[in-house]
Formats: sequence, C-alpha cells, structure tokens
Amino acid sequence: MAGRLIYLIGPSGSGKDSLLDAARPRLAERGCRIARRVITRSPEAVGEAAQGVSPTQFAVMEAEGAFALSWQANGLCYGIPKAIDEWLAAGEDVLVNGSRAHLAQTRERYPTLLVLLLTVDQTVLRQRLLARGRESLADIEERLARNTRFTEELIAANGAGLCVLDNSGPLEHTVERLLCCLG
Ligand SMILES: Nc1ncnc2c1ncn2[C@@H]1O[C@H](COP(=O)(O)OP(=O)(O)O)[C@@H](O)[C@H]1O
Ligand SMILES: O=P(O)(O)OC[C@H]1O[C@H](OP(=O)(O)OP(=O)(O)O)[C@H](O)[C@@H]1O
Repeated sequence: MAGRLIYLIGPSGSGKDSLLDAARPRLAERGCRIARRVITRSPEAVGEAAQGVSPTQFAVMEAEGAFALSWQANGLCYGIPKAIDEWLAAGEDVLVNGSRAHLAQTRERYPTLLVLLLTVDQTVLRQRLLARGRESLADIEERLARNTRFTEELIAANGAGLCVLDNSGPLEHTVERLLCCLG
C-alpha cells in the first residue's frame, strides 16, 4: 500500500522546523521520512536543515523536474524533491514542511494527504520571531499579518481533514500531539 503524505503547515515562526527536529527520532522509529527542502535562502541562514540554492539553480532544478512540489512565498522559492514519490510508492510515510497557500494544489496531487496545522498564540509568535532574529522587523510584521488571515480560512475550509497542533506550550507536548495525530 502507498505511504501517506503528511503535510505540516503553520505560520512562519510557529515552530515547524523545531517540531520536525524534535520529532525526528520518534518519526524515524515509526518509519516516517522527513523531506529535505530546497530553498533559495543563503546557505548560512540558520534554522533548518534545508538545501540552500541560488534562484538560478532553483529554476534549473525545477525545469529538470527535480521537484514533486514547489511554491514561492516570502520572496523565496521552495522545492520538495521528487524522491518523495518513490518513498510513498514504496509504502513509506513522508512528512513535508509545507505551505498553507499551496495546500489546494498539494491536495490535488496527493488527495489522501493528512494536514497538520501548527498554531501559536499571536503574542507568543511575535516574541519567537523576534528572538529567532532571522527576518527584519518589517518582514516579521508582514508574516504576522499574513498568518491571521490564513489560520481562520484554513480551519473553516478544512475542518474535518485537518489536525490542529497548538505549539504555544513546551515543544515536547507538541511532539506527543503530533504522534497522536499520526495514529
Ligand atoms: N514550543 C516552543 N517553545 C519555545 N520556543 C519555540 C517552540 N517552538 C519553536 N520555538 C522557537 O520559535 C522560533 C521559531 O521556530 P521555527 O521552528 O524556526 O519556526 P518555523 O519553522 O515554523 O518558521 C525558534 O527560535 C524556535 O526555537
Ligand atoms: O504559505 P505559507 O504557509 O505562508 O508558507 C510559505 C512558506 O513559509 C513558511 O516558511 P517559514 O516562514 O516558516 O520559514 P521557512 O522558510 O524556514 O520554512 C513555510 O514553511 C512555507 O515554505
């Protein structure tokens, strides 16, 4: 039987990268892969084990069909390597750090996907983004404004097919909740 695509989405700074890092050993134990993303972010950017490429390299990879999924957001391009399709076909579950804006297209391609929506109280979120220190103040405010819109719309449109993970508390609690959602 084909594996399941598990599509983790949530606001910038909600803790997607941190959650994936914290859950990595537990996910590996249950045979769930985590896709390594390709991002047009400078290689020295901290915070995620992603492959950093230039916009030109990204365009070449995309034209060569290197990605199963790709999208643009926050001035960056993101790609999910084609290898996930082989893993899924081999019956392995694959977790992807995804985009809320790209959910509809992802669902078209992977109709049985499980959506995990990570949420955080807005004040806690602002503090975490400031503490992470990766974006400018203006970028942080822009990401926060984009979030509020998205979260409300997503819950309204995807109620039953969506598992909400609140990451306002300790990360270990969120890891347990994630594993519960996977069943
Ligand atoms: N449960 C948590 N408690 C405290 N800090 C957290 C928690 N989850 C994430 N963080 C912190 O919040 C910031 C944003 O997390 P990150 O994983 O980079 O988010 P995302 O990948 O969703 O953009 C990081 O500095 C991270 O250490
Ligand atoms: O459509 P959206 O849901 O807003 O998502 C757009 C992108 O932004 C997020 O990245 P984030 O800002 O969390 O930082 P990242 O680039 O480290 O993933 C998310 O991981 C997506 O790749």
